[in-house]
Amino acid sequence: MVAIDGPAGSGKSSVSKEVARRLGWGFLDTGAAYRALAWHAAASGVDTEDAASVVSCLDSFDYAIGTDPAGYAVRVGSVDVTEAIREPGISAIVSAVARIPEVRTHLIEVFRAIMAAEERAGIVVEGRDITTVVAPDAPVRILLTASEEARVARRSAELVGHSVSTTGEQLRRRDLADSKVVDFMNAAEGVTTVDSTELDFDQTVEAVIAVIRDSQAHAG
Ligand SMILES: Nc1ncnc2c1ncn2[C@@H]1O[C@H](COP(=O)(O)OP(=O)(O)O)[C@@H](O)[C@H]1O
Ligand SMILES: Nc1ccn([C@@H]2O[C@H](COP(=O)(O)OP(=O)(O)O)[C@@H](O)[C@H]2O)c(=O)n1
Repeated sequence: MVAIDGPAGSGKSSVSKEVARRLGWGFLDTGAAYRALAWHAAASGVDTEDAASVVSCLDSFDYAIGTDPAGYAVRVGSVDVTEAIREPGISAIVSAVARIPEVRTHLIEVFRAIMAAEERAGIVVEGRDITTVVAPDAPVRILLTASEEARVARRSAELVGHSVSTTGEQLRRRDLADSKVVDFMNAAEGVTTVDSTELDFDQTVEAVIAVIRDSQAHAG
């Protein structure tokens, strides 16, 4: 298993997906679950700033996500929310949902169950606390970083029709809120940092695969 953490727009999801595809492994985007819960709470009409109300939505949170790196759907009940959870409206409320301890405990169990059920030879799991909390014993742990400027430019390129300054402002605000809950800006002991600021997408994928190969070589 490979655990990858890092700030918004560092390339965690796209790079992890490609690494998994090349290795023939599964891929798990943990941020999708926090986004889907934020979507579910909003769709249920609850105030996402009120922790108790969000926690009360956990019982009815029927979440499913695939682990095929070639394409996976995110579902809440029978609704396909794959696209909806990427909307800036969800990005704006997800940190408030993710900071609730009961939410984290619940979703960490969901992630561990998905990891245990993976049938491919391995799984690449990415998020904020995978290297430190969800899978601190993973044989390969990576912190994927990039300068704030590079991350804002990448996210802006995806969000056509939204201004760079608004996207940048939202990304900074979300990183600040998220970093109060888990530290994903500094590599924990034993975690290898890959800085993608000066690398293109392919070079970043190669750099991550090199870390994996290196650790496999050292494991004998
Ligand atoms: N090294 C890179 N150079 C240029 N663009 C990249 C690089 N890594 C990722 N990207 C692009 O940046 C965007 C954000 O990446 P994403 O995987 O969504 O980041 P995260 O999951 O960390 O938020 C995507 O459009 C992705 O294709
Ligand atoms: N392991 C994780 C993954 C995501 N999250 C939360 O979920 C949100 C969305 O994560 P994401 O990975 O989709 O965000 P991006 O970096 O892809 O924009 C983050 O802003 C965090 O609030 C978390 O708390 N812990």
